[in-house]
Amino acid sequence: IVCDTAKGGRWEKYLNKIAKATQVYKPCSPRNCSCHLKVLEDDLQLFRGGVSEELMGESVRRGVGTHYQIIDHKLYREQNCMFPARCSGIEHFILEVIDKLPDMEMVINVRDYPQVPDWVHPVHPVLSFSKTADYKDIMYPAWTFWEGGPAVWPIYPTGLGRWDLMREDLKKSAAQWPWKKKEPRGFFRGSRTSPERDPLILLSREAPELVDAEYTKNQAWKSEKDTLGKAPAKEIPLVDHCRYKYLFNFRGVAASFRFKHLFLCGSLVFHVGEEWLEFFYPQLQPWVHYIPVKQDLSDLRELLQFVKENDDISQQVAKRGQQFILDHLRMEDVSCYWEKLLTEFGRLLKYKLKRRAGYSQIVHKPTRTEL
Ligand SMILES: O=c1ccn([C@@H]2O[C@H](COP(=O)(O)OP(=O)(O)O[C@H]3O[C@H](CO)[C@@H](O)[C@H](O)[C@H]3O)[C@@H](O)[C@H]2O)c(=O)[nH]1
Repeated sequence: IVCDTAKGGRWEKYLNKIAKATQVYKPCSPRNCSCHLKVLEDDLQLFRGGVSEELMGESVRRGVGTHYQIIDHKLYREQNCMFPARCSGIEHFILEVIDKLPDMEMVINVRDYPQVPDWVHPVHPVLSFSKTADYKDIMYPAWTFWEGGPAVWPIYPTGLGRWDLMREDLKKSAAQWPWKKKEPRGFFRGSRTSPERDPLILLSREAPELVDAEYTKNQAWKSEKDTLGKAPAKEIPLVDHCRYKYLFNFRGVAASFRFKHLFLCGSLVFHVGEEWLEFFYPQLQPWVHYIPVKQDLSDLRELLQFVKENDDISQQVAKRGQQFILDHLRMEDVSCYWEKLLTEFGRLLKYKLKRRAGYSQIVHKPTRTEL
């Protein structure tokens, strides 16, 4: 990276971070979702001695997730699923690869929040879509890659899903909004699932020329208190986020599904806080693929100024982020991760599986497009 010396002085700190991070970054191979496999290895590390029948039995008894069994390439589930659309989103991926899977069973948490804090022993094997370093859950690709994501009225009335179709829509929108045409402002729309988002909304009220950020309603909305003292804003579909140069991602209850979408706009992603993860986050690197922002947003004004004054370098970061998601978070990478995860996890079970009574067999449901 060649930096202009006049600007170099003021922005050296950030320019160096970008230069260093891009220098050490090793792009990974797009073959067989190998890019993400280190995450799987790390998550399963704790169980490398094997999972006993008692330990699994306790995971099931704790009721922190939905219990699934795979026997003779058939999928069975306990009757209850707290969020049927989420279970359905997960089952889509399991059924895709079921012919390759061994007999096995697992507990899949379909709540937002992880369930295995690291201070509780023994550590129970539970699959969750998101966690922080304080949790020992095993991460799986969230249901929303297929279906069961948050229903946002009127833009996603049946719930955010179908990552395959979303990718195509976002690619089209990115083509309509090339870097030079994008408005050089920050943009955020979403609900107040975490007050960590408040400083951005407040900055937008104070300096709308820098950021356009507003709270929308979610299903839990009761009063204007839930939108920080103002009426809820109109919902804006993710494809329409592409007209802005700088897009914000925050944790919500756990990680937010929006992260992956933002990159495909070809806009520069500002990722606030590093704590909350999904399975593909660790391969995305700060300063290489996105701009990291402190959780309290104390460095945000400065960062916005930096990216505006270093437009070409910012565009390069945006491009690398976009390319990463295009190359390494395809639907086939998601399916591949599911397959590897279940195959590896299945190998850890040290006992002969017994089919539980009263469970239903889950069969492939045709999608709307297949009907
Ligand atoms: O005007 C809007 C409002 C929302 N969204 C999208 O809708 C989704 C939901 O947004 P938001 O209401 O802000 O919820 P999040 O905090 O992103 O997600 C919550 O909901 C998820 C699943 O229900 C959980 O997994 C998260 O942890 C939880 O924080 C996100 O992808 C947004 O990008 C838009 O595209 N435009």
